[in-house]
Amino acid sequence: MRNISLLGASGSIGIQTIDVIRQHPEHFQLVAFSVGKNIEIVHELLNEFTPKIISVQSRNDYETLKFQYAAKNIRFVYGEEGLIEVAVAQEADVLVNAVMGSVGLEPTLHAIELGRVIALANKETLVTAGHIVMEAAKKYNATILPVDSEHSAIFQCLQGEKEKNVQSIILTASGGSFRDKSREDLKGVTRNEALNHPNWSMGAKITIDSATMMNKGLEVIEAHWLFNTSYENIQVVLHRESVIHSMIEFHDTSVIAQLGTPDMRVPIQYALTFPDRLPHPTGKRLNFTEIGKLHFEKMDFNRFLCLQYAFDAGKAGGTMPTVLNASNEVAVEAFLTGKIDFLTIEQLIESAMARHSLQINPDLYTIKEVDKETRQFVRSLLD
Ligand SMILES: NC(=O)C1=CN([C@@H]2O[C@H](COP(=O)(O)OP(=O)(O)OC[C@H]3O[C@@H](n4cnc5c(N)ncnc54)[C@H](OP(=O)(O)O)[C@@H]3O)[C@@H](O)[C@H]2O)C=CC1
Ligand SMILES: CC(=O)[C@@H](O)[C@H](O)COP(=O)(O)O
Ligand SMILES: [Mn+2]
Repeated sequence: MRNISLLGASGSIGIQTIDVIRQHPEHFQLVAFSVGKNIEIVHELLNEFTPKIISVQSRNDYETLKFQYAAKNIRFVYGEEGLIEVAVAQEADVLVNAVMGSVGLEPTLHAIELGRVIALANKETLVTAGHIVMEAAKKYNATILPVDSEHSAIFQCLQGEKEKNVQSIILTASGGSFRDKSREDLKGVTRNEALNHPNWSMGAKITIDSATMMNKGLEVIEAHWLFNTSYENIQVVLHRESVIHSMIEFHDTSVIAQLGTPDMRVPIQYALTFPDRLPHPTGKRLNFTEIGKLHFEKMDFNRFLCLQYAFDAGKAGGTMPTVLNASNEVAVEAFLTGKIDFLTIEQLIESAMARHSLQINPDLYTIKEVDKETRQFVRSLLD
């Protein structure tokens, strides 16, 4: 039995994690979870599970829940401290971090300090402070298992292989909602069009990231840290079917790929069962004769500027990925709330990166300051 604490239980990955737990009650137990503002899901989960700790975003919701469930043996907590409490829940063997954004960084670091196993979906954690996270994981002997589909694919391809034999990582990109539109076409696109991903059903922020190609950019930086690979050895190829989730090329020219239908419950479950596997009773099997053909296209960095910005930020290192991530989080939020149009997302990120004075090897305090200051700068451009 693996006891699971889950950050972001009300989100797309969170709900699918609950599905995995539900499919294997003899293997997994939910012992702690967090939501943000979606309190309805707390009531639903309490009809089914018996967690010891629950975190919500606001103090108001915390007070209400504490009163409503006074008869139950549950500790309610709230805010960023609450996320940390869930992350370090004493009863948990594994933390699934499926919160959205760099708010996931400190809970991850606290779980790392306890030498925990962390199934990491929250890619912003590695983008904003990859060097701190990976160093801490080594120091405290914590295990970080990828949940992001591409990184899970790479991780699966690497099983039984030696790092020294890897030539390059090949990340596949679906191209997102606007893959067939020119930059000219992008001028008039709407929020709803952007949220219509061709292959995956995901949370709003990552779906917009996918449409700008920033998602792949964040994944390049995520891969750099998880697999200790230089940016020169990370390639991105446009693969519209999302059947190959990513590949590894070895020095001997051999390529190993991981394939499957687009279903995040597969990488989530793999992170929870690793090094073992369990069946996925409701999963759809790949039917190669139905698929017929798979397509691959060269990535156009002039069309997808955010991918170029992410490579630039990753190669610059230091505080630049923090600026990339923070400016992107604010810009995407502004697009989702109708304050800016789609192409302004890129412009805001470019402006934030252009004005930033790079600091090398930043500590956590510096990362937090740069994150805050970048958000303030981008918000000032929105006024
Ligand atoms: N969805 C997917 O298929 C994939 C997602 N990922 C990554 O996983 C992470 C989660 O993505 P996804 O599930 O799509 O996102 P969602 O937007 O669907 O869910 C985000 C979760 O985080 C919570 N949350 C957001 N902000 C805060 C906050 N300030 N404090 C506390 N809780 C907060 C939300 O709470 P609430 O809604 O209650 O307010 C929700 O539970 C992201 O980093 C994403 O890039 C990676 C690969 C695939
Ligand atoms: C499911 C998953 O891991 C997402 O990150 C997905 O990869 C998005 O697809 P694209 O960014 O390739 O459009
Ligand atoms: Mn992904």
